[in-house]
Amino acid sequence: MLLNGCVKVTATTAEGNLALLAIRIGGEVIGELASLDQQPRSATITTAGRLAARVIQQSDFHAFLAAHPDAALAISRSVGGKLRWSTRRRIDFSGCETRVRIARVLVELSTTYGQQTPEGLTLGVALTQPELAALVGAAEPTVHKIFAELRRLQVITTGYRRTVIRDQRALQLIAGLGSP
Ligand SMILES: Nc1ncnc2c1ncn2[C@@H]1O[C@@H]2COP(=O)(O)O[C@H]2[C@H]1O
Repeated sequence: MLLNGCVKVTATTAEGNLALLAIRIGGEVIGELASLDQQPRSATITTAGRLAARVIQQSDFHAFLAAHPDAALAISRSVGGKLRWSTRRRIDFSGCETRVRIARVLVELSTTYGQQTPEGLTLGVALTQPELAALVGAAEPTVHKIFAELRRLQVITTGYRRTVIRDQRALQLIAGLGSP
């Protein structure tokens, strides 16, 4: 159970590239799949910065779900949401250029966690650029350069641990998620 912080969920593709499957934040459960189906881990979880989490032993997890059907339903919903998201985005993330990957991460985070403010849509997670670089799997200087370009194009504004999307449509186009 993630209490605070942010992790990336990755897996290695057949070509040996690292694919970013998802980003999870505080309040979400990770590592539940292997516990539920008794299979090997389906992905690798890597922290992006400091993290607080609670480890729940498999026996406790199962006992809790058996005693609390509402919790079992919530876990089912969460697993379903992950499957739905993966199905929707069947994109070879790792094959895209860094600019596209950054735009996709920004779209993904802001869609899932963002809040609308007078300045624009916030990212909803407090990430530094090095953390974002880790999430995207890109070198920090490259991420700095692309952020500078996105700022110049007035697509985003940034502050310390704060990114605001000023032009969602433009960001979606850069991410290759919308038609021109
Ligand atoms: N496509 C995905 N989207 C979100 N989370 C995932 C995805 N695939 C795997 N995970 C998480 O990553 C964890 C890796 O360990 P588990 O397989 O135990 O449980 C997995 C899920 O919690």
